[in-house]
Amino acid sequence: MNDVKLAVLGGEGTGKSALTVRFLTKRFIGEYASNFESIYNKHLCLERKQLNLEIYDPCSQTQKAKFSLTSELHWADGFVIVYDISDRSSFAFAKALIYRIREPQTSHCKRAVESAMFLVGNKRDLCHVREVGWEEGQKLALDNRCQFCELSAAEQSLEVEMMFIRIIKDILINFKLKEKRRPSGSKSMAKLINNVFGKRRKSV
Ligand SMILES: Nc1nc2c(ncn2[C@@H]2O[C@H](COP(=O)(O)OP(=O)(O)OP(=O)(O)O)[C@@H](O)[C@H]2O)c(=O)[nH]1
Repeated sequence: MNDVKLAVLGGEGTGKSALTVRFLTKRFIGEYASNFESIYNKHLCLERKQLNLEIYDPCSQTQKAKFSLTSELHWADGFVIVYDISDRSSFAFAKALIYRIREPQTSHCKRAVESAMFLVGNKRDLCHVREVGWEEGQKLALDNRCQFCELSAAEQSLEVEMMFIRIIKDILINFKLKEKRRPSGSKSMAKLINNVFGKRRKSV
């Protein structure tokens, strides 16, 4: 069974819990306790693989206090970064999070391949009070190798589900890439022997 760890990050009140709960229960509840962080568990079967999915939904207060994100970066296999299309400051926050995740020191730490990331412009039902254009979200995502969509946790159950499925699939692709890059024990030993004795033979 594969363990897939996903962190849902973003500014305060952008709808991180709404998206997570929508995906897990197909329901939109409206108000969520926001003073504690949660890790949700779900068993999934995707592409004939059994998965144990863990979704981390932080408490915004603690997230602000520890913007370094060090533990999340080590823990998560992928990130959903959420902003609210009707709140420009939440877009700036999402941008800062993306830069933090993509910055070279971070990418190098423990990661054989780049983390999967999905930028989500939530609250599309509020597009009459939109402050962030679709193109801006799309550009930020393209520039930073993220997937991108706008949706509404309040109104679009299927779109929310598809977004989570897409990032989980990206994470599974990364798992396969990591597996390929890791040389098997016997191959690396053969390479070592070849390097040592092959070179000696040449110099005789
Ligand atoms: N109109 C609209 N409101 C939404 C949507 N998603 C979430 N909300 C509302 O936005 C508010 C914040 O939603 P939460 O899911 O608690 O957001 P959060 O990012 O988890 O919040 P914190 O943990 O406090 O940062 C709530 O009042 C939700 O009902 C949406 O798609 N459309």
